[in-house]
Amino acid sequence: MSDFILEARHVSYSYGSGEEPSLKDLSLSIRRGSRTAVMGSNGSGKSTFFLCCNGILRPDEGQIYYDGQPVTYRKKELLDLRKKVGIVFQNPDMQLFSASVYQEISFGPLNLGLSETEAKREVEEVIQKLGIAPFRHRPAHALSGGQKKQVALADILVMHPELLILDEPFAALDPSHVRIIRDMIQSLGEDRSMTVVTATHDTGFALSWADEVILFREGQVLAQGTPARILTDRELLSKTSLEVPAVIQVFENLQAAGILSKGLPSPKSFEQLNMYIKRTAHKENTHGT
Ligand SMILES: Nc1ncnc2c1ncn2[C@@H]1O[C@H](COP(=O)(O)OP(=O)(O)OP(=O)(O)O)[C@@H](O)[C@H]1O
Repeated sequence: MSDFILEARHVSYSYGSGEEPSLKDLSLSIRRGSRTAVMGSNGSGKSTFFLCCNGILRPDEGQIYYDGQPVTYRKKELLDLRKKVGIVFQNPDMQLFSASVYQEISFGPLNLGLSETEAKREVEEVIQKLGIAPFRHRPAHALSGGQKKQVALADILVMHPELLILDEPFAALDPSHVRIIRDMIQSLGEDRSMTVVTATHDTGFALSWADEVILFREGQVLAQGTPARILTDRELLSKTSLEVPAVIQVFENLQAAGILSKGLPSPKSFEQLNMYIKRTAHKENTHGT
């Protein structure tokens, strides 16, 4: 088993002859069991890359490797690859077709040849896990955007993918649904049995969630590294549409004002920053008395 679940080497892809390539000599690797945030401006090639990951698109040049083996695009192997690589699309309407939420989620397991009883058990488990029981009998087209996202995620999770790709899961959601989907993603693959890749513009989320950040720009990888390195690099971020996470900005202001020590590592979240502030205040109170 390879350490890298997926690698792209020198991948280029154009949607049509004579069109500007959407991916240009793109190379990257995704470690098995990791959480990776793929970030970059609109149109930088994130979705195109994802479609290459499960063989929906075939690179014009270069090669995708899954578990160390080159993807061959033979029918049987492609079907196998699509069982292992699940993509939750940015627009859930691209994914949901069935008469009811329950039927929608059971379609995949039944199609794989599971019995009605086995499929029911799998579907019930995912329905409970994602808290979507209240709308299980409703038609997918009658759900809100946030509910559709939850069902689209259930649709893929029920297939137990090894590599789960979430394409902008927070797009067009209100804050309460952002929280629901965010909590779901936080809990996914906690035991690291599933590799999760998320395209997002939310640098605060990427900082707290990801092990690795990959920055895309104009169909290429601009940088790949830890969130603490990539998301604090203003010069790098200025080449994309991204901003330094709010928690880092507040942290740096507190350091500049002499309130927090310069030696502290960058916090991953506001909870961690609050802890720094409380500890510093406690030390000062102790020394002051
Ligand atoms: N079906 C398509 N036909 C033609 N061109 C396309 C198609 N899909 C995407 N493109 C083009 O490919 C380039 C990369 O688009 P892509 O959707 O991969 O970027 P993205 O980083 O996912 O963007 P976003 O953040 O807006 O989702 C863009 O120039 C886009 O216009």
